[in-house]
Amino acid sequence: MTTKNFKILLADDDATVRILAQAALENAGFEVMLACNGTEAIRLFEETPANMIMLDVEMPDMDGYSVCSYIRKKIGNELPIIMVTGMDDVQSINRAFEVGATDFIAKPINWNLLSYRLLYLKRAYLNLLALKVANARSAAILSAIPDTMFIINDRGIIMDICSHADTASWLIQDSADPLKLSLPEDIASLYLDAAGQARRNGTVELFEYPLKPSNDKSRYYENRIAVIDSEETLCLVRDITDRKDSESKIFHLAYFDNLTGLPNRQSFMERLKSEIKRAHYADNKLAILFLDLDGFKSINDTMGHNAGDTILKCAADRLHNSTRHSDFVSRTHKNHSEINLARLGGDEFTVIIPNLSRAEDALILAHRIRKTMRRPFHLESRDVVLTTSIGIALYPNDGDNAETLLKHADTAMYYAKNEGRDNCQFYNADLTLQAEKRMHLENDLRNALQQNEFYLVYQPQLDITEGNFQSVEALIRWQHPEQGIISPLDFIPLAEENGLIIPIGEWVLRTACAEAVQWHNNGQCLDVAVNLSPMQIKDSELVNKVLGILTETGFPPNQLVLEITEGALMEHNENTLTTLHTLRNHQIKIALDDFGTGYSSMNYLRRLPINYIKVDQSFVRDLLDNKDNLAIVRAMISLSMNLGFSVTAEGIETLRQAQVLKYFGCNALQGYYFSKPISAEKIHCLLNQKWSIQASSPNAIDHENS
Ligand SMILES: Nc1nc2c(ncn2[C@@H]2O[C@@H]3COP(=O)(O)O[C@H]4[C@@H](O)[C@H](n5cnc6c(=O)[nH]c(N)nc65)O[C@@H]4COP(=O)(O)O[C@H]3[C@H]2O)c(=O)[nH]1
Repeated sequence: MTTKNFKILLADDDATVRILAQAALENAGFEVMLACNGTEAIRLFEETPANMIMLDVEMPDMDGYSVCSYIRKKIGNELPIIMVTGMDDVQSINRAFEVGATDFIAKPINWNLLSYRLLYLKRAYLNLLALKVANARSAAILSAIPDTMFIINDRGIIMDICSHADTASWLIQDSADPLKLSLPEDIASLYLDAAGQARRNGTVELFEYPLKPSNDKSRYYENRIAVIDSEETLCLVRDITDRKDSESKIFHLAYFDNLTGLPNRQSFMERLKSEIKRAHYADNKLAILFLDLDGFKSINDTMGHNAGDTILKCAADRLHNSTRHSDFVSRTHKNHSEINLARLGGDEFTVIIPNLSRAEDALILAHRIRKTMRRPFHLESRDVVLTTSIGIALYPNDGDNAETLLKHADTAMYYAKNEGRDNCQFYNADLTLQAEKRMHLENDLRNALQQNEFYLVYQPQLDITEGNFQSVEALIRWQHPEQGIISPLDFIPLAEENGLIIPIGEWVLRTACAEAVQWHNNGQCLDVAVNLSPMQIKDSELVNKVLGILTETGFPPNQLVLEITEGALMEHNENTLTTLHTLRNHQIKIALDDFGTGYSSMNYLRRLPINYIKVDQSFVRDLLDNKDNLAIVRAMISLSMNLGFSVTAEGIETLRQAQVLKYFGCNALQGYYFSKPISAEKIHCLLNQKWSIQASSPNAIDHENS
C-alpha cells in the first residue's frame, strides 16, 4: 500500500492535533502540509494542490465548513475532504455532508487508526479517478464513432439511447410508449434472436437489415449486439447505406457489362458452373448458345463506335425479349431456374438454357433469336440489317465443365459461320441434322390435322379358336406432302412431347369408330382396337370424350378396345385406375399393349380391369431361336390366363410362331403372317378368310428343323 507523493493538507487550530496527526500520517508514508486555520489552508491548497484534505470544523477566522465549500466550488466533487467533528456532534456531521465533505472523523482521534482510515479513503479516491478517466475515454469513443448506441432490455424496451439521436429516431416512434423499440416485426425478432444468441454464447452478434424509415429510399443498417448483464443488451447501430451502395456498384462493375447491362463473362462463367452442378445432381441437360453478329466488325469500323454501341444495346434488348416472353420459355421452365443471358465481349453473347428436355428446344430458341436479330437496326444515318451465327453445346454430351462447354459452343458458332453465317449449329454436327429434322417435323405436325394428312390402316387379329378375324387394330399413318408416308414411331413420340397427341388421338378414335360403323353396316361386325397414348390416359376428360365419340358415331361400346401400354399404366396412379374402371363400366374393353416390356407385377395387374394382354412382338420375334424368350412367353401366357385375361400375341411372321403360340394357349394372333395393316376399303377382304392353325410344341418344331 504505497502512499508516496500522496499529499494531505491538514488544517486544525490545535497544535497538538497537528503534531500528532503529522507524525501518524508521515509514518504511514503520506506527505503532510499543515495549516493552523482556514485562510492558511486555502492559501496552501492554491499554492500546492493536495490529494486529500482534512479539516477541523471549528477554527478561528474561517471554519472548516467554509474551507470545504470554497474548495468544492473550485475543483469539483472528487477530491476527498474529511471533516474532523466533535463526538456525537450530529449537527456538525450533517453540515459537513451539506457542504460537500467526503467523510468525517470524530474527536478524540484514534491516532493508531487514522492512517488506515485515510488509506481506505485514498483507495476509493483513486478508483473514482480511474472511473472518471474510463468514462471520459468512453465518451470520447462514443462521440468519435458514427454509430447509434442504445440499451434494450430482454423485452425489446429501450432503456437508454447514448448517441446520434437522429439515426435512432426511426427506432422510437411517437407512440404511446415512446421508449418501445419500434421496428418491423421481422427486424425486431432479429434483434431479440441476436440478443439471445449473444447471451447464450457470450459473443458479440452482428447482423444487417434494410429499413425504409420514411418515404425515402431504403437504408441499410448493421447491428452489433453485446450483453451487458442478465437483463440488458447493448446495441450499436451503424448506417451502412453508403457502403452497401458502393458494394453494389462494385458488384455491378465486376459482374455486369456496362454497355448493355447484361451479365459479363465472369458472371456467365460462375452461373454456368452452378447450373452444371445443378444439372449434374438433377440428372438434367442444359444448353449454351453462343451468338456472334455477322459483319458487326465492319459496321463498327465504317460507321463508328457509337453506331456499334447502339446495335449492341439493341441486340441485348432483343435477346432479352426473345428469351423472356416466349411460349418456349414458359413451357420448358415452369418452376425452374431462368434462362440466363450474358455478353462475353465485343459482339459475342451467350444464353444458358437450364433443364433442357430436348436438343431441338435449344435449336428452336436459337432460330427464334436469329430471326429477331435479322430485323433492321435503326441507326441515325440509316437502317442496318445483320445476321447472327449461333453455336450450341449441350451438357453433358459436349462437355462436363464450363470451360469445355463454352469452347465447344464457340467452335459450333464457327461451324455456323462456315455454313454461310445466319444459321445455328450444334457442336455435334449429326445432332444439327437430327434436331433440324425433328423441328421441321414438329412444325409440319402442327398443320397435319387441318390439312387432312392423317389416315388409318387396320391390322386384323385372328381368333385362334374360330379361325377367323374378329377384330382389327387401328394404326395411324401420316401422308406428309414432301416426305411421303411417315411411321407413327417417328411422330407419335413428338406429338406426346408437344401435346398434339390429344387432338390427334381424338381424331383416331372418331375416325376408327366412324369407319367401323360403315363395315358393320356392310355386315362385317369387327371389334376395333385403338391405341391410347400415356398423355391421353392422363387426360381427365378422356371418359367424356370417348363416350361422346361413341354416341356421335353410333359405334357400340362393347366392340371398342382401348389399348394402353404397360409403361403408361405404371406412370399413373389411382386416377388412372378410376378412369379404366369407368370405361369398363360402359362396356368398353381394355387391352394391355406391349406386355412384358414394363415391370408391372402380376399383383398390380390383378387390380386392373383388363380384358386382353398383348404379348409384345419383341418376344415373338425370336421366339424359336431364344430359349429364354420361349420360357418367358410361355409363363406370361399361362399367368395371364390364370388371371382371367385373354391373350393376343403380336408380330407373328411365321406359321411356326403361330403354331407354338397356339400350343401355349394364346387366344388371338396378329402379324404380317396373316396380314399387314390394310386400308379401311380393303377390310371386306377379311370377311371370308378362314385360318386353321395346328398347335405344335416348340420341341416338335425343333425336331422338325433338325
Ligand atoms: N415387324 C413387324 N411389325 C408388325 C407385325 N405386325 C404388326 N406390326 C407392327 O407393329 C405395330 C403394332 O402396333 P403397336 O404395338 O400398337 O405400336 C404402335 C403404337 O404404339 C403406335 N401407334 C400407331 N398408331 C397409333 C395411334 O393411333 N395412336 C397412338 N397413340 N399410337 C399409335 O405406333 C406403334 C407402331 O405402329 P406401326 O408402325 O403401325 O406398327 C404396328 C404394326 O404395323 C409383324 O408381323 N412384324
